[in-house]
Amino acid sequence: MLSLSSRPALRPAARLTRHFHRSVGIVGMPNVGKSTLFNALTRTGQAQAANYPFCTIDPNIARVAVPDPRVHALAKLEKSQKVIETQLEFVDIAGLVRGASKGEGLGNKFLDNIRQVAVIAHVVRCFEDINILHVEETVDPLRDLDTIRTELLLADLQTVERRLETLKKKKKSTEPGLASLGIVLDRIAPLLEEGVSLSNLTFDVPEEQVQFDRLQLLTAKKALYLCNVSEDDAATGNAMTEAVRAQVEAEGSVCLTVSGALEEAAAGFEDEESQMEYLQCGGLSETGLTRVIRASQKLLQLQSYYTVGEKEARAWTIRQGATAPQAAGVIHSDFERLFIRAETVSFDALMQAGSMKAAREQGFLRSEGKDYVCQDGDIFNFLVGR
Ligand SMILES: Nc1ncnc2c1ncn2[C@@H]1O[C@H](COP(=O)(O)OP(=O)(O)OP(=O)(O)O)[C@@H](O)[C@H]1O
Ligand SMILES: [Mg+2]
Repeated sequence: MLSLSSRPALRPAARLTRHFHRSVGIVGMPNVGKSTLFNALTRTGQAQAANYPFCTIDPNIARVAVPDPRVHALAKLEKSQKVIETQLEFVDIAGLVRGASKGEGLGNKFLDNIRQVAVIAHVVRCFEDINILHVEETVDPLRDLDTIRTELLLADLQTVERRLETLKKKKKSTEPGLASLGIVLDRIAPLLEEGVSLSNLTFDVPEEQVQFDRLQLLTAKKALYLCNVSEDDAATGNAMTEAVRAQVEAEGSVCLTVSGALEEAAAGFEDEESQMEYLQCGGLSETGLTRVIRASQKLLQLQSYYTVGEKEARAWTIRQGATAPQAAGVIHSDFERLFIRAETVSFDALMQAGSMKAAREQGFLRSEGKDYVCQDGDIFNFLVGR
């Protein structure tokens, strides 16, 4: 068995919350390759983000640029001096063991770290190597998945039971929201007791949905599964990845095969070209990072809009369905309140026109008000004022 006591404590979770809606937490059993993947992925991210200072906030947290050919095309078109891609935050969470919800291993501390992220990337070990210890002694990804999910379920059950207790004590309180919270807790407690994860649960009453979201339950989070395979299996996967894929895809989740070993070796090359050559030798056409980012963005239901000028071309991230003022609010929180209108053109129309000036002359630029729902790839100029 591995000793878990000497592992470094994780940083306080408070600083994660700013980017909560754009963070991916790497979760799994101890020693399955989480840190290897985290390091490799965020290092290839560093090479890709040549024009953006790589931001390591902590060894356990890193931001990587979201690869985006559109922002580069815009910069080329308008001869912008700088390109700024949008970023996604990765958090390397320490290993979870059986009994974590009861304090085993580093216990609840990990679970709290997981609470802070928007997407859980479950790493499951799908490589054999007698030199690499497994805390359960054998390599069995389905068993590992079951262990992790059980711990997340038990942690949620504890949260719900605690909240039900507090609610009982506040029986006579007129505090707003308590009635909705009660309805939510009564609905989810039996589900958790039956071992049902809450990932597909929604509430028709908006106030109940708000209360449910506030609980930040672990099994309600979007999840994707990363099967960590040996370098040889990077392109093809293996029987273990197939078993994991069959199980998680049946639940409607996304499963990717990545090789920590291959990604780590590729990340060892300084430049992107050599990284790609190495990956191609392993039968891959893109980095694991690109695939993980794409899957995460999709799960998070995010989309991009752009601002472009002589100084910089920049990509911004918003939720699908965001309005123009909400998009402006991403640049500066005051802009949402001070929004007057937006001048906008789609990426395709701008490319067709050949420049902002030409787009304006040809009437491609539209003026949109407060109710405009942003489309993926909009280029914006916001008019704000008091
Ligand atoms: N795809 C792979 N093939 C072979 N070995 C791998 C692979 N991925 C990771 N390893 C090896 O497995 C060991 C454990 O990796 P790592 O430290 O990344 O695990 P971890 O999940 O972060 O562990 P912990 O929970 O202890 O933080 C390392 O020796 C690493 O080199
Ligand atoms: Mg680790």
